[in-house]
Amino acid sequence: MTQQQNVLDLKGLRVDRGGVPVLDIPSFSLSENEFVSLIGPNGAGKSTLLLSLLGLIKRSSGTVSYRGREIVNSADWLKVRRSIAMVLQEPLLFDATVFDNVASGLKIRGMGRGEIKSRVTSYLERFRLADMAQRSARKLSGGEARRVSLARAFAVEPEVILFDEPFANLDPPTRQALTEDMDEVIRDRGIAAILVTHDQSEALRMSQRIVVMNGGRIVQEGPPAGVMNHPVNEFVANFVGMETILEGEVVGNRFQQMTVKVAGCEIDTVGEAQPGALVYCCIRPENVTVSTTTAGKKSSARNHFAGRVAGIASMGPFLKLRLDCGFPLTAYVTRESFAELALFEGKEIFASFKATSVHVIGRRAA
Ligand SMILES: Nc1ncnc2c1ncn2[C@@H]1O[C@H](COP(=O)(O)OP(=O)(O)OP(=O)(O)O)[C@@H](O)[C@H]1O
Repeated sequence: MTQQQNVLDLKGLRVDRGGVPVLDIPSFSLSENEFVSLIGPNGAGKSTLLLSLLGLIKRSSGTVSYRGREIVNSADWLKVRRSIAMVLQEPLLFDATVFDNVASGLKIRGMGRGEIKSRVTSYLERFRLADMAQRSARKLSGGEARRVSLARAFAVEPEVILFDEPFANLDPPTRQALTEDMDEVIRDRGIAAILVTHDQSEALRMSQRIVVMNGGRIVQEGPPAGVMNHPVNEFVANFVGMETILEGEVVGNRFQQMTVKVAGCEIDTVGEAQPGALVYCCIRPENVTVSTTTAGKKSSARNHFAGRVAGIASMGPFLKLRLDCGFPLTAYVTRESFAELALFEGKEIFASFKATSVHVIGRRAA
């Protein structure tokens, strides 16, 4: 396997805003073809990190390198910014036609008219804007304006693209359609990307790595399922929610009754993905039933697995059980059920959950 080169590297970064330290990141890298999501509460420093990667904010200390070469002066930054595009929550379109907006980055780069026409036409088509080319960008809906801003960013064919909540405040179907179109172009062209998002399913679906930020620091980073299932501290656990997230592959689909293979086990779910599709199965702990007999098999739950209690944590009125069923599963039980079932660490149990309680999300290959 060939080693992926780092496109961006950041070392010892500190940023102060209004005299207050807001970012302290010892190291952060983005490699070729990688898609990273940055998540964290308001004010965590996500946008400041993106601005730092573009040299658009003053650093108190630290270095940024592009393809292994440190960016030292403004001429270097200008050059690097030609390879990096940024899409903001606010589309910030010019008072011109859709075509001219999408062409703007190419004109700045001194591209010839003929080439601009064919490049813009192709990106207008990719982002389903072909019939709006001559419309004024000021007369677009919010969703259409976001499409134009995406087409404009991708038209320069960047090596890296930074997204700062580009789909915030859009209705779910529009958001879904836009992320799908964007994802297709990113994969096709092998662009490295960083997405700031408050939508965790979006982060799961799109990224190979999730970076969780809080108070200007990176508190955890890693493959999505790792971060979601093994939070390093209480802050991450509370922030990412506490669902079980399992990596799987669809192995069967009959009338939307979908079977997903997870760590050698088959989980019944519902959905439209076809065999071969890579997915995450997300299961909320309150939807998992624990019993000590196989009686649960007579219920309407489609999924039954034998396992054992691997860990117990107190959560106020109830207990959180970590179960090992050949794959990890988290369940909540009341203190009463815990006593009735005489549970203890190591005890063999049966875990059940319904096919309809599994939330299936598509995923990228690692
Ligand atoms: N223009 C500014 N002047 C001074 N401080 C700022 C400025 N912009 C942001 N900050 C501060 O910098 C810190 C990081 O803000 P940043 O916008 O990077 O966070 P974020 O994680 O992107 O938040 P959000 O999710 O709300 O967009 C916050 O404490 C914020 O108050």
